[in-house]
Parts: sequence; structure tokens; C-alpha cells
Amino acid sequence: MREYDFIAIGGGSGGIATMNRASEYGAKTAVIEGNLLGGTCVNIGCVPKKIMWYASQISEAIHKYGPDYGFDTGAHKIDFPTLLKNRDAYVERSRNSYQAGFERRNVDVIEGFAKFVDNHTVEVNGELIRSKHILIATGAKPIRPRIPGAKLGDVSDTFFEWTELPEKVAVVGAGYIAIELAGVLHNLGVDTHLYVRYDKPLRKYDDSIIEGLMEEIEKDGPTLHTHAVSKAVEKNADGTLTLHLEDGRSEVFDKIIWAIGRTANIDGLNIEATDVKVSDKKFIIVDEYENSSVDGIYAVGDVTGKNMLTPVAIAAGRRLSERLFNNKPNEKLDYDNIPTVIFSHPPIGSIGLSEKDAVAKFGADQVKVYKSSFASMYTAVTAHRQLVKMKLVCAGENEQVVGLHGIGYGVDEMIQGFAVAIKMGATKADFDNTVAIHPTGAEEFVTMR
Ligand SMILES: Cc1cc2nc3c(=O)[nH]c(=O)nc-3n(C[C@H](O)[C@H](O)[C@H](O)COP(=O)(O)OP(=O)(O)OC[C@H]3O[C@@H](n4cnc5c(N)ncnc54)[C@H](O)[C@@H]3O)c2cc1C
Ligand SMILES: NC(=O)c1ccc[n+]([C@@H]2O[C@H](COP(=O)([O-])OP(=O)(O)OC[C@H]3O[C@@H](n4cnc5c(N)ncnc54)[C@H](O)[C@@H]3O)[C@@H](O)[C@H]2O)c1
Repeated sequence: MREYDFIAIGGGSGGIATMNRASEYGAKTAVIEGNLLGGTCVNIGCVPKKIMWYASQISEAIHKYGPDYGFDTGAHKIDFPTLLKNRDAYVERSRNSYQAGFERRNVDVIEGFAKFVDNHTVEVNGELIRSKHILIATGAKPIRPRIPGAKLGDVSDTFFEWTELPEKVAVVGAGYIAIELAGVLHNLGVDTHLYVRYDKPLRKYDDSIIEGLMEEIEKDGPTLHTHAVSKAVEKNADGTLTLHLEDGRSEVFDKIIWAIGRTANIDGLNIEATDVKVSDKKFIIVDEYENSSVDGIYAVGDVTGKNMLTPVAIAAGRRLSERLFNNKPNEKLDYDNIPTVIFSHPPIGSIGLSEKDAVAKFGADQVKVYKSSFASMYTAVTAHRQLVKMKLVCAGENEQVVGLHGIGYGVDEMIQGFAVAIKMGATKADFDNTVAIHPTGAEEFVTMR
């Protein structure tokens, strides 16, 4: 029987980073992957999504802003197969780049689906593999609503299999994926309809940012349908799909995308053969050190349901390996102030507490908010002026910055550095003491009064 110090079930962001780090300290490691190395992020998530987002940005630059910058842009149309060919080639190169890292560090790659036999043994392709430590990093998968015809719709996984752009698409959901895919499709010229259950999307984000998004959607975005609860999907004779809502509204589409959340990917893992506890939503329950309820079994990334972001899976996994193999018994990921960007049109960046959450935590008299709203220079010279909205949420007498939020041109590339400052406990005075870079949008974050 093959024996290891540490194995990862799942070769996505979390599994790869954790095994690479452990092997750097001499651990005998293996990554077991049942599908494509790189997992969701590289193959059907962040990477192909970002390429599609760039394509939609180029389309926006050409058609929306180009004419007012003096470009004759009339005839430019997207050749979708070219985009797909180059996107998929980039994804393949990213995937292949893992191999060299594994070879350099002596990480074994085992192709196949793993299932538990007991707390220290898994079976892959009929072979039993034992390991002192086992990491569950099997990620998450999209869910579909439990309504008639739900299977007729796509999810983000199958969206990346499309070979042509449909004419008319419904995107159902109000989270990251719904907003990003709806924006991409709309900007690529698809008649896109966004269906949200309540009055607005992304409801847990800071109000002013969501207001900014709503204004942009109303002015120049996909068609928004609010208070829309899906009831059924029906296939028509011509292959189109009719989406029926609970309140009797209905509309015909070429494609429907469900983007209503994700659930842990533990089917087939035979988790029952272990004593690992899972939540009622099937996520692996871990403590702050990523320990499961069984000694020697850990979980990181989407399968835990905690902040489903690639850098979080990576950071949690690397710290776990530092703890187990580099003599750092207290090493763990601090989940506070994790920065995040939503690649909407325009993009949203967010760190820390929303104004509402800060008031709930510190009390209204302890919270002071600074806001700025201005037309981004990039768009201001065109007929399509787009506002940038920014907010700093400060708490306590020293006005520590506990939240930073923005929506607008370039915000996606603006906030990483501010995340460092906030993590270090920066105050409003520290922001004020920083000289601005001009002319940029980011300078507004250090000049608010
Ligand atoms: C459309 C989309 C866009 C996204 N965009 C972003 C973004 O812009 N930025 C960002 O930070 N995050 C983004 N995410 C989230 C990000 O992709 C995930 O947080 C990240 O991939 C989680 O990594 P993981 O290692 O936990 O799981 P995954 O990357 O999902 O890897 C799990 C792997 O385990 C394998 N596996 C499962 N079961 C078994 C088994 N029994 N045996 C062997 N292998 C198994 C799977 O095949 C998979 O390869 C996006 C997600 C989606 C869906
Ligand atoms: N830019 C990024 O970093 C990025 C991009 C994509 C995904 N992600 C990660 O992936 C995670 C999953 O994304 P997601 O968008 O699938 O989930 P999500 O949890 O962000 O959003 C799901 C949304 O669907 C809505 N919803 C739930 N059931 C519904 C129903 N029956 N009908 C209509 N709407 C319903 C919810 O109210 C919620 O707003 C995100 O939370 C994020 O962590 C990150």
C-alpha cells in the first residue's frame, strides 16, 4: 500500500497550494484529482471568467466609449470562436504550469476520484492509499432550483462550454456569479435579463455600492427583474426555453443560467466511512485551524463553505502546512478583512465591514463614514459618464478604517494595497497623511473629507 505524510483529495487551488508547501518542508505528499488539475478557479471559474470579462471590457471600450474618443468603431464584431480558442489555450497553459511545480517539489499526482475507506485510508481506482494527514479540498459545485425544468438551464460550469453566443439569456441569481456573467453577456451584445428574488442584487454589500450598481444596471445594463421567483422552465418546439415566475410573469430565452449558490462537493467521497462531521448544508465542519472533527483530517477552501475565494483556499492551506510541517503550532488564517472584488460592470471592491455592520458592531455614535462620488475621467469625456462611488467606514475615536468599499472604473485594481493598510490597522489620519497619485481614481480614497 502506498503511504504518504499528507495527501490532498482535490487538485484545485487549496489542494495544490497545501501540498506544495508541505513538500517544501520534506513531507511526502500527493495530490489526488478526479478531473482537471487546477480545479474550479483555473478551469471553470476565476481564470476563464476573467478572460470573458476582459473581452466584454474591450467590447465596451470599442462600442460605448470608442466613438467619443474619435475612433470609427462601427463595423467591429466579436468573433466568439477566436475568443474561446485563446481563452482555452490560456487555461490549458495555466493548468500545465502546475506540473513543473510538482516535479520540482516531488509532489505525486494521482489521477482518479478518491473515496474514504477509513479515517486514514482512501481508495483511488481500486488502489488503497494511506496517509498520516489527509486534506479534503474537493471544492463546491453549483446548485439548481428544485423546480420543474431546472435541468434545462445552464450553470456556470456549463456556461464555459458554450460554443456560440446566444441572442437572449436569463441569468437567475443575485450573487457574484450572476452579476459577473450577466455583465459579461450584456457587454458582449447578448440581450441579457437578470432575475433577482428581492429588490436588488448583492444585498449583503454596503448599501451605497449596491445603489451605484443599481444605477448602472438601470442606465446601461442587463434588464433587471426584481421580486422574481422562478417557478418552472419549459422547452418550446423551436428549442427556446420559457422561464415562468411564481407571480405569473414569463419570458422566452435561448438559454437560462442558474447562479443561485454553491454546495460542497462531497458526493462519492464516502465521507460516512470517517467520523468527519458535516453541516446540514453538507460543508465540512472545521475549526479555526482547519481541523475537521477527526484527528489528521483537515479541510480548506470551498468545501468548508468559508469565504469561497481562491486566495482564501490557498492561504488557509499554506498556513495549515506551515503548522503541520514547519513547527508553527499557532499558524492559522485570519479570516477578518479579506478583500474581494466583484467583476461587475463597473467593478466593485470591498474590504471589511459595511456601514450597517459597523454600526451593529460598534454603535452608531462610534462610526463615521466618508463618501465620494465622481465621474471617472475615462468615461467623463464620453456621452456615457459613469460614476465612481467610494466609502470609508471608520470606527472609534481614532477613526480606524474598518471598511473600504468602491464601485467604478479601475476599482478592481485599486484595493489590494488598501487591504494591506487596513490589515495593519490604518486610521483615517494615515489615509490623509498619504499623498495622492494624480490623476487616478484611487487618489479619492486618500483625499476624502
Ligand atoms: C464562475 C466562478 C468564478 C469565480 N471567480 C472567482 C474570482 O474571480 N476570484 C476568486 O477568488 N474566486 C473565484 N471563484 C471561486 C474559486 O474558484 C474557488 O473559491 C476556488 O476554486 C476554491 O478552491 P478549492 O481548492 O476549494 O476547490 P476547487 O478549485 O473547486 O478544487 C476542487 C477539486 O477537487 C476535485 N475533486 C472533487 N472531488 C474529488 C474526489 N473525490 N477525488 C479527487 N478529486 C476530487 C475537483 O475535480 C476539483 O478539481 C469563482 C468560482 C466560480 C464558479
Ligand atoms: N469575483 C470573485 O471573487 C468571485 C466570482 C464568482 C464567484 N465567487 C465565489 O463563489 C461563490 C459562489 O457564487 P454564487 O454567485 O454562486 O453564490 P452567492 O452565494 O454569492 O450568491 C447566490 C445568490 O443566489 C440567490 N439565490 C439563492 N437561491 C435562489 C433562488 N432559488 N432563486 C433566485 N436566487 C436565489 C441568493 O440570494 C444569492 O444572492 C461566491 O460567494 C464567491 O465567494 C467569487
